[in-house]
Amino acid sequence: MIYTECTPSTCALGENCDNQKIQKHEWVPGLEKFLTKDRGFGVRTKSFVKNGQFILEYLGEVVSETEFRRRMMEEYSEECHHYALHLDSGSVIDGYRMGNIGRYVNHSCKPNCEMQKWNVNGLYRMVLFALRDIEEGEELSYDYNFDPFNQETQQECRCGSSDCRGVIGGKTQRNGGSSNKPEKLDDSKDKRKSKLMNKKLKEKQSSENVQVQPLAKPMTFKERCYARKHRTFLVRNVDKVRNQRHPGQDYVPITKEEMNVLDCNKINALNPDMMLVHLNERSVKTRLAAYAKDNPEMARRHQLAQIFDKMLTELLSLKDEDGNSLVTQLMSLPSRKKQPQYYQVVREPIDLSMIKQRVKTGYYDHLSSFNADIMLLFSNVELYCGPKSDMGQIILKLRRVLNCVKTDVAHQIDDLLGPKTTKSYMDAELERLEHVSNKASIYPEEDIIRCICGVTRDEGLMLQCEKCMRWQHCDCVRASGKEEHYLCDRCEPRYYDPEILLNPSPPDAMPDCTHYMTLLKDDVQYAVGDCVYVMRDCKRTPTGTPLRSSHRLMASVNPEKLDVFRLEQLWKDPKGERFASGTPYLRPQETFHEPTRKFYHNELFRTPNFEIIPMDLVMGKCIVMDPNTYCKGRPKGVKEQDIYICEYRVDKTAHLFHKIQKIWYPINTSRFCFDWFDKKLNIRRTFLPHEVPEEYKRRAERNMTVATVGKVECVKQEEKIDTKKSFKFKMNNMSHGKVKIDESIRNDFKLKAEVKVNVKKGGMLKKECTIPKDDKFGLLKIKEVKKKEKKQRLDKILTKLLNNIPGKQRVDLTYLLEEGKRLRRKVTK
Ligand SMILES: C[S@@+](CC[C@H](N)C(=O)[O-])C[C@H]1O[C@@H](n2cnc3c(N)ncnc32)[C@H](O)[C@@H]1O
Repeated sequence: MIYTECTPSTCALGENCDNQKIQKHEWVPGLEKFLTKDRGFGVRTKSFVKNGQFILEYLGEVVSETEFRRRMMEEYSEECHHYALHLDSGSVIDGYRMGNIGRYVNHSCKPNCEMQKWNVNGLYRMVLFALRDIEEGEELSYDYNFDPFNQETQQECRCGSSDCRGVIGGKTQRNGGSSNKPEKLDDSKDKRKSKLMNKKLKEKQSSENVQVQPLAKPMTFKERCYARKHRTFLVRNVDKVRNQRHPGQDYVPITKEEMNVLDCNKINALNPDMMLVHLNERSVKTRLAAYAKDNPEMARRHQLAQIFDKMLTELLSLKDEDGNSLVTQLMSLPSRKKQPQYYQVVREPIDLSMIKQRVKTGYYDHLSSFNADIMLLFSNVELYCGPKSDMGQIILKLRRVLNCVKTDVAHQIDDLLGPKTTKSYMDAELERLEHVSNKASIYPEEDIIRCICGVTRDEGLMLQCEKCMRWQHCDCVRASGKEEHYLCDRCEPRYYDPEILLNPSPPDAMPDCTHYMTLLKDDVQYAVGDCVYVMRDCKRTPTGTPLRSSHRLMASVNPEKLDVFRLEQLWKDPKGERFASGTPYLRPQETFHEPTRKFYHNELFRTPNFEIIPMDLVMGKCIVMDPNTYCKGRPKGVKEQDIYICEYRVDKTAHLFHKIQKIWYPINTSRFCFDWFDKKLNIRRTFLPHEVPEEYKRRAERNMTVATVGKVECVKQEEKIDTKKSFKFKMNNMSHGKVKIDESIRNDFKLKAEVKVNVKKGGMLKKECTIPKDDKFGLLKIKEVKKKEKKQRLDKILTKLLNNIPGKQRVDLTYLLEEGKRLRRKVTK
């Protein structure tokens, strides 16, 4: 049996109606918790309670039955006292963790109270009423007749009444109330009862059961709205909601006194949603309008409902070219049976009918809540069908129309909800629309590729995620490409092995080996097509196996000492060892070329060689680009030092250079993975690769310094030469062309000469010193002696070499040491 309380607003007696005690919180005063002899705590009354009087309400957490069963198994399994009441089909009031004095009322097989189920303004509540007059100080009790949620742990009853059934609540339990005291149920009277009587009794018991724990009755729409909005059935939590809405105010729970005087109108004033329970679609124009007369909040809601209704009507009236409604498919949700996948993808399903219904019942109290539902509907469709699908396009259109409609009604909404209310919602949506259309116009072709292989090249069959619109390689994600609805691994998280198998294996696959698209080394995923640094030589074990190198070495290894290699195949041999094959690149100094050939400072040359390397030699990733792409920008996240240019391939002897016609592994220059320069680079080749290495420069410098110091010492023997200063001086000269020597150096060397440094064509440096006439230190002499020595040495070497070639005429090449002379001279023997 479910009792119903009157609502003052609908009852003819209004607030004078007697049947409003629960909502008015007219509890019996002076209820007291006390310790019983053998049943733990109990509740007694300090005042006289009349037969039929409302005593208290049973409060606690309202949870689903499933959740409660879980709690029983996991959290409350050790508890000796049980605090729970069935509220509705599928929901339980759990008083274990929180509740009121009602949870201490004990069971009795001959009780003085009764727990009743009441519908109060559309919500079910469990309420204790007196079954008879109860004297002051008498313990309150009711017949639990409860579901023990665990048939094996039925509790022994200690109510002490003459009618005790032996177990708590066994009266109408599904197991027939199997009792610890079977003699009570096996009463001789019962034995004599005819089968018919027994049958009737059973029927009666089962009907009682239905009354106390009615079978599943789903919550109504209004109830769901209320419960969802407040996430509770408890009035106590309404307080919390109120406090959350007004965060500035300290949390002040409603006091008992307040509770007692809290009438229905007050609740309505605090929570206008409460009025929803009285409304249905038909009543919005009649009853809502009628309520609105007396209640300003109602009036505001009524007006809002009308505006939202107008906005919806605009959307509903949209038609395509054939005159069919654009929103037909949005009116209702797809069938759960026919399209279960919809409910896997869409977490919060909503359709236009639901929104329409909510508008009609005055559910939306602000533009935000209406807007949120509409946007939820739109994004659900975009999520499920994809923004580029036909439905996605319809949604885009609806978004635009809705924005126009919002503009039309903006002043009305702003009048009701405050200035600029609509503007903020429209700005956000306009920004979104602008973003969508900008994206379409600036990067119309841009498709984002984010595959599990880490490769951003558009190759092979690709599949697009419906949610994030990113593309993935079908081969990598093991998709056929025919999938109608596909979600990538991020939108629908799932595990993929980072070592992706190549299926099928290439025709030239190594026998007994498993080929891969990607392989791991030091937790870095390397894919076919990647360029990598490879150790030129590595330490090997006595058996010849290369010792494993680590990326940690990378920090200490100069990349110039590493080879660059393009991975073209990756595989594991039967022992599980990882290998790669591909083509190595050469650096300029590794090719044979005429001395006048110029290079980019980071130029590489592709070789026709095909080499196999163990993955252990791979030291890290780098990028090799064609000059055109190199000038456009850089792949995101790559260091400049790891970027190389390759325009030529060299033949097997590395003598001949051929321009590469086809780029086998083009770089994706889409903006999601490539940073474009504002202006295209203008790069030029130089002699830079042939520049004298710094260490040689320094050595030469040291030699020169020593020679100079030798002379300087004559004058200033104690002074030490600062080679760092000398080096700095050189660097300055290189960049400025013509500079004056640093003052300190001038002092050091006692040189007052101006030094001219010409940066010759091709970057080769040559110093021209204007030696002062008073060459105190004999610098000119030293130079000449040196030159003579060199000449003699070179002559000696060449003579020796030429002597080895019988019959060949010897040529004196020492003229090369003298500037301006180009004629060959015959050597006289
Ligand atoms: C809702 S609680 C009542 C308050 C409880 N006595 C306490 O101390 O917290 C229900 C539990 O009280 C005990 N109880 C209530 N009525 C009883 C009775 N008639 N006989 C034995 N135990 C009883 C049982 O342990 C039961 O699970």
